[in-house]
Amino acid sequence: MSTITLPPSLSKVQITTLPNSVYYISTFITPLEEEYLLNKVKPPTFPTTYPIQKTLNQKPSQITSQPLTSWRTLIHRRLQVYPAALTPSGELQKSPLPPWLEEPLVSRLLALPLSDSTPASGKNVFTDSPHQRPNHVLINEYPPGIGITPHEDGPAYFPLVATVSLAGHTVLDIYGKNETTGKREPKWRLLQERRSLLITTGDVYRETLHGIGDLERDCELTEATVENWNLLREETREACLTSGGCLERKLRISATIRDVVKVRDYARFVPSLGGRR
Ligand SMILES: O=C(O)CCC(=O)C(=O)O
Ligand SMILES: [Fe+2]
Repeated sequence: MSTITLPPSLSKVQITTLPNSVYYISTFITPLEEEYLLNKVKPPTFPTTYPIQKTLNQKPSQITSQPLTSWRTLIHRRLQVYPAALTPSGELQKSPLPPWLEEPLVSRLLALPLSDSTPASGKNVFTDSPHQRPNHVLINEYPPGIGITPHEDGPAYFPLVATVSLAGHTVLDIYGKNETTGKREPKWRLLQERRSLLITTGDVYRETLHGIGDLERDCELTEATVENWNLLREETREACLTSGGCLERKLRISATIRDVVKVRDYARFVPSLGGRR
């Protein structure tokens, strides 16, 4: 079984050419864990599987139990939201994340020390967030040729996003917020390998936009153009070098993990759900 070696602290994997603070871990999960997660988010292979499992009252294995509606189809992309979509005012209804997201993703994320100087205090990237842990995960699916328009993630979240890439790589383009003249070009590019973790926080979270081009292949992937080049897996750098700097996109699934600031515990207001009277 393959294992992974995580860095002793995030300070070792900070992308130092970017403003504070962006971290990249090329191998955050094993191939087996990647397969497990992909099976969890897949729609059922056979649409009949879900009702049959319900009838048998089995504890559903997530791969076959996703109701068809669990994927929301956007114009070009599909999306799943755990534990639930935010209300129009940006609130989350209190509810746990599914166990398959807690383990291995959330627990591993929380176990990563932020810096070498703070292992004793056990500080991690969520220590200063309102709930000291993530409470929300978006799963996005990107076929080759499909990206996401430059945007910022907005004030509903604590300003930190942890992104795990599954099945395929992508290139994240980061733009300055106030670049209005001429054709908008990314200020920085990050290559996100499959099984990697990217953590974006601080000034980059607050002061920039991020997007993914609608491309079937990413080109000009070199040490000079990719900010996290030195943190990539050796095999990925080799692949870029031998292919003239281009990588073909495959279907990619991402999990973006965040802490929603406003959480409402509806059970507290509804006595029949066990709340206060
Ligand atoms: O899929 C990604 O890596 C980025 C997704 C994203 O920017 C978002 O969900 O806000
Ligand atoms: Fe985003």
